[in-house]
Amino acid sequence: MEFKLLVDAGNTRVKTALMDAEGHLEPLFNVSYSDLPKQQIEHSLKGIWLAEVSGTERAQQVEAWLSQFAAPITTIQSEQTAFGVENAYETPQHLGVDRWLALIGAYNEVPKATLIIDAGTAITVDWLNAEGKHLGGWIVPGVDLMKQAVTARAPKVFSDADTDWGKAQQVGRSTPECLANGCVNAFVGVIRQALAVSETELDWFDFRVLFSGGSTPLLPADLKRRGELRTELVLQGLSYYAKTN
Ligand SMILES: Nc1ncnc2c1ncn2[C@@H]1O[C@H](COP(=O)(O)OP(=O)(O)O)[C@@H](O)[C@H]1O
Ligand SMILES: CC(C)(COP(=O)(O)O)[C@@H](O)C(=O)NCCC(=O)O
Ligand SMILES: [K+]
Repeated sequence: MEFKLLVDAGNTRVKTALMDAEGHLEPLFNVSYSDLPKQQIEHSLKGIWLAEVSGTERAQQVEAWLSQFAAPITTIQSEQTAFGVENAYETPQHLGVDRWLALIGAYNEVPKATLIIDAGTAITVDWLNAEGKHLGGWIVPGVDLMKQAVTARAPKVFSDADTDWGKAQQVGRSTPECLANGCVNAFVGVIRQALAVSETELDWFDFRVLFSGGSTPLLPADLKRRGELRTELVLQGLSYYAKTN
């Protein structure tokens, strides 16, 4: 059986899925760029659909890895409208293609008001209404970037390898703990504020909340319960493009 390969190349990690002839998705791997060359695919590929937000160097790493498959590559760009979704940007191509595809994935699954939070290198928040209109969003430094921003500018602030990623709802009692917990709680605060803005500014009361990205495990239980964990949302959006070809 021939498969289509879907690739979501973020700024930190590369996520992939295989799509079969019926359009079913099967997640394949989620790896760092340094582990990408080791990844093998046992199936023969009919085509490759690629969404990349990273810079030239990482894009070249992805393309070098993909070249072994000798399958045509379709690189997706953000558009003004597609698959029922309308981009809020005046310059639609400027919207990160990962954000664009997450909107398409969400809307085509359930056409309902939806708040999408993708917490990876950066934390992005996007508002999508029940008519498929993207209302706009936010871009915030991701948890790791927040920590790096402080240690890069404040010589007495340091991280250590023993401190975990940090804990929501907890204070710290050492420099690494204060930094880790502070940044995780800043991430949590962004989400609580996004929920508040949805209610107070948009009058949304019945809406879906979708979480994706590597930092979602850090969320406290009440927020995890409020939303759905959807790690494959960008790949799901990519599958709509792959199905039309
Ligand atoms: N086990 C973990 N616990 C908490 N955060 C993690 C964990 N592993 C990775 N992360 C965070 O997830 C980020 C990568 O998430 P990902 O969504 O793949 O990013 P991107 O799409 O930008 O490549 C890392 O920068 C790190 O902050
Ligand atoms: C905001 C992002 C860096 C998020 O990327 P990620 O954290 O998933 O690697 C990416 O969507 C991007 O480069 N966007 C372009 C600018 C914009 O969306 O307006
Ligand atoms: K993101």
